[in-house]
Amino acid sequence: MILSALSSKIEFKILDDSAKNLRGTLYPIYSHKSDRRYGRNGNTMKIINGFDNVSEEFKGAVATIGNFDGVHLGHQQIFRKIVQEARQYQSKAVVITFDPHPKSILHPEKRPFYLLTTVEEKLKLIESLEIDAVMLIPFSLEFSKTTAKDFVCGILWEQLRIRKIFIGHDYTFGRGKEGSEEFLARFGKKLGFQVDVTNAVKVGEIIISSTRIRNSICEGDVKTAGALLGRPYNVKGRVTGGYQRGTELGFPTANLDPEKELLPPEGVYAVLAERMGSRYQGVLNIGRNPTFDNEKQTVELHILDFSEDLYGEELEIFFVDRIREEIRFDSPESLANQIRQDVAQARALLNPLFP
Ligand SMILES: Cc1cc2nc3c(=O)[nH]c(=O)nc-3n(C[C@H](O)[C@H](O)[C@H](O)COP(=O)(O)O)c2cc1C
Ligand SMILES: Nc1ncnc2c1ncn2[C@@H]1O[C@H](COP(=O)(O)OP(=O)(O)O)[C@@H](O)[C@H]1O
Repeated sequence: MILSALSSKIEFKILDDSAKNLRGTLYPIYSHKSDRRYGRNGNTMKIINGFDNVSEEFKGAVATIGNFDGVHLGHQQIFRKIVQEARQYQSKAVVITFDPHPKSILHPEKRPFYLLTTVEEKLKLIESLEIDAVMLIPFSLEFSKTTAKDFVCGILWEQLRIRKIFIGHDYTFGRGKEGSEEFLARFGKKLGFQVDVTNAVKVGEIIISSTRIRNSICEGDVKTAGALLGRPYNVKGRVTGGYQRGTELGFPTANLDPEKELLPPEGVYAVLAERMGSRYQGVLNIGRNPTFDNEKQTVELHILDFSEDLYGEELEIFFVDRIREEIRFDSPESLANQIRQDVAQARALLNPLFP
């Protein structure tokens, strides 16, 4: 199964099968024109900032708790479960999550720790999965001292009066990570809520996790990252000026200033670019242009079959596959020849997936 699952065609079929009704809304890329109206029937997801004074409408919630960086296929499965369960009992599906990411507060020495999704992206993705509310808890050193018991009694029970909580197979919470499946089950029995643990979701033989996806991206394996995320890894960036050589080469490039720090390693990639609601195929180079001895690393996008001015615009890049390493060429002509081949390869990779 693994090879077929990771082959590019089937990889997106996985998304089709597991998230049929999400096409077009899971992420803008799946509709040609992006549809940024999220939520059901015009109802938008509510953000509960902090954990005090939760309004009556969310009492009796079916909830889940986690960091959910990336909102990958494993997270999506938990979200689908809570939505299904909440609809069945006419209660609300609530996701409890933290900002900033606890690791960045608890282990700042382990920097660089780069996230797959910004908090805005995370909220948008969660909303597209029809969740009713996100409780966004500001994570601080002080909050990290909350005991698992206080968390369960004060937030899950007093504030949300949960009907049921779903957690992932390896989730722990509260001071010293004492909050576990057993811990929740014990309190659930006492207080009157149920606990459900979702087994590890796999793609082929790979157990999906945010760490695994981050590692794939760092290795340049954006294809596996996409298979585990359920969509290609994305980065937004504003177009800045370069050295004005691209047009001369026959391949003008939009130099991007990426919003996120997590980028694949230097090299050439087949990408999609979204600009003002429309999607384009492209080739993207991350590197130092050794042919021209640049010092600074640049991220440059050449959009196929396109010739408008992009300066100052914001583009969103979706990394679909890696093509090759960046290399030094003897002349601009040989570089241009290679880029021509890169473009052909990108078309062959992208056409079947995103015609
Ligand atoms: C698809 C693609 C592949 C590239 N590959 C290389 C490469 O292997 N080696 C290199 O020196 N530059 C490479 N470049 C970068 C070009 O040198 C660069 O686009 C050109 O110098 C224009 O730079 P400018 O936009 O700053 O003017 C590549 C660019 C693109 C779009
Ligand atoms: N197909 C295209 N892909 C990317 N940028 C393009 C394309 N066509 C035109 N452009 C425009 O050309 C500019 C890049 O030209 P280029 O000669 O490479 O100069 P720069 O050094 O500023 O990147 C881009 O910023 C964009 O405004």
